[in-house]
Amino acid sequence: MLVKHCVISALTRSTSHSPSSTVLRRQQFLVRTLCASRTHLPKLIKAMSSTSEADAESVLRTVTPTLDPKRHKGQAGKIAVIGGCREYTGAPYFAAISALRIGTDLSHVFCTKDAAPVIKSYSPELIVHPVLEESYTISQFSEEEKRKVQDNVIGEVDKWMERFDCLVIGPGLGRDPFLLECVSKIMLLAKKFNVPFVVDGDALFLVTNSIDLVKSYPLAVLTPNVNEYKRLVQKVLNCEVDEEKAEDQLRSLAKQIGGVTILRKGKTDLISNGEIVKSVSIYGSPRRCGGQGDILSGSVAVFLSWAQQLKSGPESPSESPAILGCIAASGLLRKAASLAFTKHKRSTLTSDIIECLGESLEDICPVS
Ligand SMILES: NC(=O)C1=CN([C@@H]2O[C@H](COP(=O)(O)OP(=O)(O)OC[C@H]3O[C@@H](n4cnc5c(N)ncnc54)[C@H](O)[C@@H]3O)[C@@H](O)[C@H]2O)[C@@H](O)CC1
Ligand SMILES: Nc1ncnc2c1ncn2[C@@H]1O[C@H](COP(=O)(O)OP(=O)(O)OP(=O)(O)O)[C@@H](O)[C@H]1O
Ligand SMILES: [Mg+2]
Repeated sequence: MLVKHCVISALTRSTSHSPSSTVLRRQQFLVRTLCASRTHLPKLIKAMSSTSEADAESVLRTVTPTLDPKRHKGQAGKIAVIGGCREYTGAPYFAAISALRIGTDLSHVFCTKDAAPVIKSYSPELIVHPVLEESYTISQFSEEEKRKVQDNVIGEVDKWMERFDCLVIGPGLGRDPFLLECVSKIMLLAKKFNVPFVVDGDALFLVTNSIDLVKSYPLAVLTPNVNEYKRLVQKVLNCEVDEEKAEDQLRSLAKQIGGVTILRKGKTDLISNGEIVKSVSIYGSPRRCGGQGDILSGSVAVFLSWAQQLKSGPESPSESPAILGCIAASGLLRKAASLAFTKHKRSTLTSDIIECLGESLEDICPVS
């Protein structure tokens, strides 16, 4: 009886802060089945520990570097966002400025020529490269001229690639076929230099249709929202999203894509690399204004690159930098969203959440 009681309370804690009645029913069924035979207890304990609520605040404290006066510009990170086109200029800006607000030293944006002046006008802090091309600007070109344009685009990114600690590919990229073809080549380039990348927004559309671009690249992190996740599951697992088996399905998806890390965004953020599944369900806000995913992708890039620096140190954590980066980013975004909502209620905008990133991080890891 005591064992059963402990198991139920541990399972309740391990899945979510407020498990739905369906989840509770499933847990109780599992407990009844497994308690019938004590020989299954070790399996149960393993299952409990494989999907658990991450201690996001503790991860944030572990990965966030101290502000050491001996460090020079660039050591706290150099991030590049690949995104921004005629329609979308907000998304790459949100991702890039969030990275700076969290503490990266340099934040670049590689966008189309039309989007560049607009993004530059939002902030002088960002380094903006007007290098991407959309089909409409080259519609009169011959095939050979188009190939030359593509080579130029790749050449412009190539010059910088080695300097970046992480890329965020996709916020506000759009779905122009010529532009997406260039972005596939940028992904190949990043892999050649072992630069980690976060795949978000329209780059997830690209990757869903060409899964080999990320398959088995351990430094790839995918951050799908509800629609993007649905399309990934349909394409890769050939089935529909099953909320009853959310954790197992996410684990299978990440495994099937060769162990990439996936952060499935939603009421609870779920993170898996095909082995473990972690959840982050703290704080948050009921406001669902567009752009919060862009803050998240920029944040994952920063925390991932900081976690990678720890990997080479003496107190290297056991989890991968990609998993740690996702947990830290999700925890911080939710805390900042909660703080912004307290201040602005229904009128909370993505920029208000970005304003709260610094205060939220300071609350967890004070500068001194
Ligand atoms: N201020 C900005 O510039 C912003 C730009 N954004 C960019 O906008 C682009 C599109 O991102 P979204 O998050 O909107 O992409 P989604 O694919 O989630 O959604 C696109 C639109 O189509 C609808 N839709 C998509 N699939 C659907 C389906 N199966 N059934 C029903 N409706 C469906 C959605 O409701 C949404 O309105 C990305 O490049 C993204 O980065 C967003 O990040 C939001 C902010
Ligand atoms: N229902 C929800 N309740 C609480 N938090 C949520 C909910 N849905 C999403 N979030 C939070 O908002 C973050 C962004 O998720 P969202 O689904 O809005 O991304 P997105 O659609 O890609 O955003 P964007 O508009 O930037 O493209 C998630 O990481 C999560 O923490
Ligand atoms: Mg998005």
